[in-house]
Amino acid sequence: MTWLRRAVPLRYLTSNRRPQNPPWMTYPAALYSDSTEKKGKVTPLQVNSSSFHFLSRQRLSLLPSSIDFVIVQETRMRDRFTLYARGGEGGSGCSSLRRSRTDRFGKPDGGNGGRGGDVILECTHAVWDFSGLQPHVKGGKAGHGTSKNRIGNRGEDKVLQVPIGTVIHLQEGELPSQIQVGSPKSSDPWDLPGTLVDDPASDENSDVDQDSSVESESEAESVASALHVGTEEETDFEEGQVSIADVGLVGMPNAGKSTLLGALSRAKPRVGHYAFTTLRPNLGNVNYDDFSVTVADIPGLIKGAHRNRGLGHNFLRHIERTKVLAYVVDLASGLDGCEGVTPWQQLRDLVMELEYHEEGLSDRSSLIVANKIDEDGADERLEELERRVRGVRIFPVCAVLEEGVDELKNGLKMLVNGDGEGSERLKLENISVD
Ligand SMILES: Nc1nc2c(ncn2[C@@H]2O[C@H](COP(=O)(O)OP(=O)(O)OP(=O)(O)O)[C@@H](O)[C@H]2O)c(=O)[nH]1
Repeated sequence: MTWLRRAVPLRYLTSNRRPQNPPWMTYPAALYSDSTEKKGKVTPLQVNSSSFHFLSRQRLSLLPSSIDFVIVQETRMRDRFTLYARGGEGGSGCSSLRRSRTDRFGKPDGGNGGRGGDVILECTHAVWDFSGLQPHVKGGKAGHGTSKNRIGNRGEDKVLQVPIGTVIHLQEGELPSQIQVGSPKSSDPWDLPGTLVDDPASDENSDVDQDSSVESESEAESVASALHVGTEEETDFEEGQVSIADVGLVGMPNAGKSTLLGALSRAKPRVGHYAFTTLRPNLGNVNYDDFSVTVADIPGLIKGAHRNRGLGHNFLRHIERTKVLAYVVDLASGLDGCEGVTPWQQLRDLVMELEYHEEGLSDRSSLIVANKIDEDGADERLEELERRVRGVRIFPVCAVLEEGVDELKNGLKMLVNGDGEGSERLKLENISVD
């Protein structure tokens, strides 16, 4: 334990203003000594901690003007601290069967429990000792999984601020699993680092945007790798690898791309009912009698992705390295008076984002997967989609129940082989929106 004497200018004590913390850092070292020698013009008042308590404001105001500083108290600086930290409890998985008119027995569709929150020590200039810390800290509890393969919410992280230069000695328990450079706040999927505000004015400031995207891309990589939890059957890929997949599943967040990859192949990517569950592409193999096709579940694209909104640059780059495209749209989006983008508008936005990112990027064999056909009102939506979009084939699918998946597999095979109709491209002029 270190004892520090705080020297505070007299004017702070005789007025109602509180001294800035920590005041002792800014004053001459001579003031920390009890010695009266070599003080120059400054004559410190000799008080100890007990006599200070009897020094009233009235007496302070009567002190001679030759006194500039007063040693007002002794402060304990906590430079050692024992912290008992525990990660939050994970949520329970859900046991659920999803039945439909065509499937009386149903298929399992219970989601996994969410991940418990972490305890994170953040080094910052804002604190200079450990006096603000609680000795026992626990990460937030995660939510339970629910039906429709929804994983539970992630537990809340507890972020503790510690001074820069803090050294951690593990006394008992497990080593911290992760050391991350950068702000821990950036691990929140809704607060992605490097995302640009969707501000029309920012187009005019394109120089600024480009600069910030360089910085954000590298940060995005580190965040993505920190967040990604791989499973045995899913594979992720890195920059620099060649020719990565035959089919790229392209769609907006929450369209059901990961669920679809799971239905098409044996991959088991993470599925969540919130946007940006997927931060790195997942790969799966679709097997046919004679050959197999690799499908990549590309993280969701949002409007403005070409300006790196929602880590768009990172995700769009993966599309460059796929042979053909399967646009996945959510038929149920915007139904029942909920907010959402119509399937034809989703398609238009996606094609535009691809083209803005790189001219000709959408100019490759494509098909459309009209997902969530099981939802109320989706049949009518499908009919309208077929009226509004021409030139490419549309496959109605319920990825959760794996309905329509066999037809889609045949369609993908034709697309990759370039057989017959399987070489159609989705063109902007063939999508009609209001
Ligand atoms: N009703 C219904 N829900 C579905 C279907 N397919 C997926 N979902 C649900 O839609 C939500 C999003 O599914 P994901 O597979 O994570 O979507 P994604 O497109 O990969 O999302 P991002 O990772 O954000 O890009 C989940 O809650 C799924 O259970 C479907 O066919 N029918």
